Amino acid sequence: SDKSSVGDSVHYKIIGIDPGAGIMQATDKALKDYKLDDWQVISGSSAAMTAALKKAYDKKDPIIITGWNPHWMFAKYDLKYLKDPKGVYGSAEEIHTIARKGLKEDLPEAYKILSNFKWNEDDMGKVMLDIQEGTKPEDAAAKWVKNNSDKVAKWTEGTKKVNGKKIKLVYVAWDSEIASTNVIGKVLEKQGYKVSLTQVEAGPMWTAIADGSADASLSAWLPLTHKTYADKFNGKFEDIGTSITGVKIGLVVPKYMKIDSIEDLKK
Ligand SMILES: C[SH](C)CC(=O)O
Repeated sequence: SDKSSVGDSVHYKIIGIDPGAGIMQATDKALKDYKLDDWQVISGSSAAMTAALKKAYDKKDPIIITGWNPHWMFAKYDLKYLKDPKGVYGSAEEIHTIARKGLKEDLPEAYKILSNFKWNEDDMGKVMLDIQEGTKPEDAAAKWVKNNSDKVAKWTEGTKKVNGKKIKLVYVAWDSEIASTNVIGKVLEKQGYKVSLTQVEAGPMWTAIADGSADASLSAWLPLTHKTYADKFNGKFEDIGTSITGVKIGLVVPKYMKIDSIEDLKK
């Protein structure tokens, strides 16, 4: 049946993203737990993964990727998550804001704004889609901030302006975090901070917060996706807020593929 050929049809390869991402660790575990011995997950980057998706989708070729919500690809393509009966990818996850120890004392206004930051999949989707269609991240962020001054006012409520204090945010180049980090960067700039946004891999992101070389990050996926990092740096960072809930990671395929579960990948 065509199910047995699904491995052949994608050369037993799952197209992943940066090697340090939690979804890559989860996929390594999935290959073991579902006994997908002949399969491998190809690491690269989020951008390379979406380029491979476009190439396959335009030709209606089979492809299996590591996917997550929120992501613009679900607005652009007809995609579905493969069922995960063993629960390797967890259920609803949240994106947390983490800060270095001492941020509250050093930059109290920024600390308050960062811990107040909260938005939803629709908000983030608008920024991600603008960026995907070619707008520079900082311009897409500025546009969203301008169009959503009511939401921004809730985040900055009760905070005073600052004059030129420096703040360093680290993030990982996942479309969701490019959007959130640029939006918060704009908000902090309007507050008077001199903001630097530094793009790093997931491991160095957690390390920078733990060693205090960066001030905060909006890229912490918890409780499961980044559990290994949160455990490794337990006590060395502060979890100061949840910016979005009900997010999700898993294996994603175009709906034109007949498979529905990770179990279907077995020979
Ligand atoms: C790819 S998700 C945005 C986060 C992660 O898997 O580490």
